[in-house]
Amino acid sequence: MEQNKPLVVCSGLTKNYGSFTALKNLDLNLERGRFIGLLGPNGSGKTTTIKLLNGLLQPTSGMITVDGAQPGRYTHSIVSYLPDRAYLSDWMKITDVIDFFSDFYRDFDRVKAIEMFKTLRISPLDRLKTLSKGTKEKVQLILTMSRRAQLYVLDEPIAGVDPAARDYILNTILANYSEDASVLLSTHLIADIERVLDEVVFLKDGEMVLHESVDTIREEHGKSVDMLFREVFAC
Ligand SMILES: Nc1ncnc2c1ncn2[C@@H]1O[C@H](COP(=O)(O)OP(=O)(O)OP(=O)(O)O)[C@@H](O)[C@H]1O
Repeated sequence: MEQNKPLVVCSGLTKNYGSFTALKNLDLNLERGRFIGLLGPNGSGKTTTIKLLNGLLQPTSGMITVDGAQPGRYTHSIVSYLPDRAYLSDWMKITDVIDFFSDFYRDFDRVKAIEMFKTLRISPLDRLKTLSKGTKEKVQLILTMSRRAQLYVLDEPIAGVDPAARDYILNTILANYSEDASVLLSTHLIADIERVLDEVVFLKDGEMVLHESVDTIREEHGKSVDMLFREVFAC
């Protein structure tokens, strides 16, 4: 771990899908110990950025590193990633997914995961296919947050869950990452997550239009992040 260097470095990061540019020349450093909101309207490039970070897509040009390494085996061992859609097989029981994560990730804290399932009254014997959409999302989030990772990358983690559960989930996220780890979270539900954010990145049509600390937004713009977002992205 290179403590003094930024955790994530994007330099001239660009992704084209055919002739369409989804991400343009992104220069962005993310530090350790920060809770970062990756915010932007539909189609602004959030998932593309997250997939590049996880090595699911290759940059067209430019580069991205996490703890000094390009996405690959090492970064997978330090980045805990929650995709924007279900990825676990429906036939699995909660006990199966816990075993799966224990086998797959050395940093997976089984005891912590079991404790969180208990708090949310999700039985270890439940099969995923019998759970509601929101409960499945909670299951995936618990698994993701039960790793002792350096970076948690959460793509729309709260969209499908009710407002009361959102609070539990945010508190779970806050309580479960260590001081020198960071969280990068994409969402449209800015008002719901604003209280936990340290800084925000606004993407618009594949370009970064703002990277600012939430304190600065409040002090210099005299606005909440939600208000600023509505202004910047007014239709
Ligand atoms: N595989 C693909 N082929 C072609 N175009 C794509 C592909 N994936 C994404 N795009 C386009 O790239 C742009 C950025 O998509 P991306 O999924 O990164 O946006 P997003 O900000 O995550 O959106 P949302 O908030 O709706 O999830 C969109 O215009 C999308 O249609």
